[in-house]
Amino acid sequence: MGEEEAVASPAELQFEGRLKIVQYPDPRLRAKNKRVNTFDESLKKLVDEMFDVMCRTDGIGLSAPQVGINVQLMVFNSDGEHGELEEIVLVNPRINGYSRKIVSYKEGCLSFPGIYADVERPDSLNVDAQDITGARFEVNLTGLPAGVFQHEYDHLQGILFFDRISDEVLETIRAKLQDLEKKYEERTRKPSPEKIDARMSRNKPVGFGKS
Ligand SMILES: CSCC[C@H](NC=O)C(=O)N[C@@H](C)C(=O)N[C@@H](CO)C(=O)O
Ligand SMILES: [Fe+2]
Repeated sequence: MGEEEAVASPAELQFEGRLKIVQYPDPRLRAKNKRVNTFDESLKKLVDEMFDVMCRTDGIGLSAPQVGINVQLMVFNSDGEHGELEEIVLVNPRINGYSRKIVSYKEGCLSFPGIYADVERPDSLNVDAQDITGARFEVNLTGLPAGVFQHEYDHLQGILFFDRISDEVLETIRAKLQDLEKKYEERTRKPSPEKIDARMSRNKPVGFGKS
C-alpha cells in the first residue's frame, strides 16, 4: 500500500500581504506538497493572487510552492475554445498516462530568473484533477499546455527543470545556478541547501513514469 498523503490544514492556505516568487535554492522548492481538501474563500484568494503574480512576472504557469505555499495547486493560461486565453486551475493533479512522442522546448522558470534550457518531455498526457470548487475532472493536454502542466507538476513533486536535463546542457547554465546559490547565501547568511556542483557527476536526468 502507498504512503498516505498529508493534507494541508486551512491555515496552511492562508498568507499575509503580497505573494513573492521563491527563488532557487530555497528549500521550499524541494519540500513535500500537501493535498488540498479545503475549497473555500482562502483557496480562491490564493488562486487569484497566484494569477496576479504570474502575470506581473511574465509567467505562463505557476505552482503554489513557488510562492512559498507547499500544497498541490497550480495555475496556468491556455487557449480556450474560441482562441481566447483561459485561466486553468488544477488542485491535487495526477497524471494517468503520457504519449510516446517526446518534444524538446526551451524552458525558463520563474524561480530561476533569466535562465533557460532545453528540456525533453512527452508531447501529450491525460490528467485527473480537482477544480477550485473541489469537483473532479479529466483533461487531455498537448503541445505548450502539456509542457507547462508538466513543468508545474514537477514543482509539486519537488522536481526542478534542471533535474531533467543532461550534464551537457546543465554545463551551459551551471555558472548562473551557482550565482543564485551565492545570492541565497548572502541574503540568508545560511549555506545553500543544495549545490549544483554536487549534481554534476550524476549523469542520468530524472525519468517519466507510466506511458
Ligand atoms: C514552459 S513551462 C514554463 C513555466 C514557468 N512557470 C513557472 O516557473 C514560467 O512561466 N516560466 C517563465 C519564465 C516563462 O516561460 N515565461 C515566458 C513568457 O514570458 C517566456 O517565454 O519566457
Ligand atoms: Fe518553474
